[in-house]
Amino acid sequence: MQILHALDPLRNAVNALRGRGTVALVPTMGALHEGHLTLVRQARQQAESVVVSIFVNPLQFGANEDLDAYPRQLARDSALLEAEGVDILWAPTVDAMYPAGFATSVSVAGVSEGLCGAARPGHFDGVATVVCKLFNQVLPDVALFGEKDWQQLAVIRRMARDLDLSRPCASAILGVPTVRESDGLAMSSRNAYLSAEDRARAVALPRAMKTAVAAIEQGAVVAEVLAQLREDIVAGGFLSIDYAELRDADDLTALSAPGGNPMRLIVAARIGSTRLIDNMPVSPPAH
Ligand SMILES: Nc1ncnc2c1ncn2[C@@H]1O[C@H](COP(=O)(O)OP(=O)(O)OP(=O)(O)O)[C@@H](O)[C@H]1O
Ligand SMILES: CC(C)(CO)[C@@H](O)C(=O)[O-]
Ligand code: BAL
Repeated sequence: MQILHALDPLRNAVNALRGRGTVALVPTMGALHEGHLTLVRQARQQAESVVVSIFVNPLQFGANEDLDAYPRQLARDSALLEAEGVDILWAPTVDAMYPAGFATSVSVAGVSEGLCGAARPGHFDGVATVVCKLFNQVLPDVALFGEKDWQQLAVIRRMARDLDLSRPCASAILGVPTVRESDGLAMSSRNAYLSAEDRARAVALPRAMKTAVAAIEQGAVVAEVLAQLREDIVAGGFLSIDYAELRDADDLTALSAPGGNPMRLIVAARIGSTRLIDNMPVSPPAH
């Protein structure tokens, strides 16, 4: 596995891989866990070569967020990726990604607004900008993202369509189902921030969500289900809820009743000083 920190060597190395066939990209911020490694394994099934990027992107962190505290574990991460047979680890420096004078931003209206976009102003501009750059740097045939970050996936799909990004085209952006701990908590690098007590309590989030999904699928009134969901999450030990909503799975419009299209229950809540997100698919009631 080649570990590269600057753009020219990255481009040369990817060109050499392209001579051997298709290339998949898995963008990450590092501190890898089984969720990331599942993306990497799926990437290996999609293409002959795999590039993983690790970049803690300053543009997507707000002034009072955890940019400095975000775990950075490049030596450990690179050993894990080497063992998975990854071809290139692209770990640009902040200067390589944003050279002096950098002045461009990619902003996706609509799907970026509300939910995490409201709770983290500017976050999705930062995500769209860096992912657009990563696509242009690597020119992958396919790129893989986790469904855990459902809104992020919708933003990236919209951006790829709108900007005619030829590689990967929107249909070659693959979402990978959320990988969970054995108790149901979605794996996340930020779970490492949780105290032992909060880690034990955090299971209340997926549990309450599963109950809410079942209630909606059985025809319960959505507003009542969401109110109960909020109560259950707070009773489980969460301090506050940023949002708990039923949304159209694709364009993320808010739903007060189930429609015919795929739906998603989507939640962000704070436990201790940690903000956790999760989402689950919801089927229309059977009747
Ligand atoms: N549990 C998971 N299952 C599937 N994919 C995941 C999971 N966690 C993260 N991913 C995906 O891995 C990619 C890189 O995510 P990132 O490095 O931000 O990790 P993270 O665990 O989501 O970190 P954070 O704590 O910052 O949310 C994203 O596409 C993300 O959706
Ligand atoms: C897609 C991403 C790598 C962009 O920085 C990040 O938002 C993440 O890890 O989900
Ligand atoms: N996993 C999404 C990246 C972020 O929270 O900044």
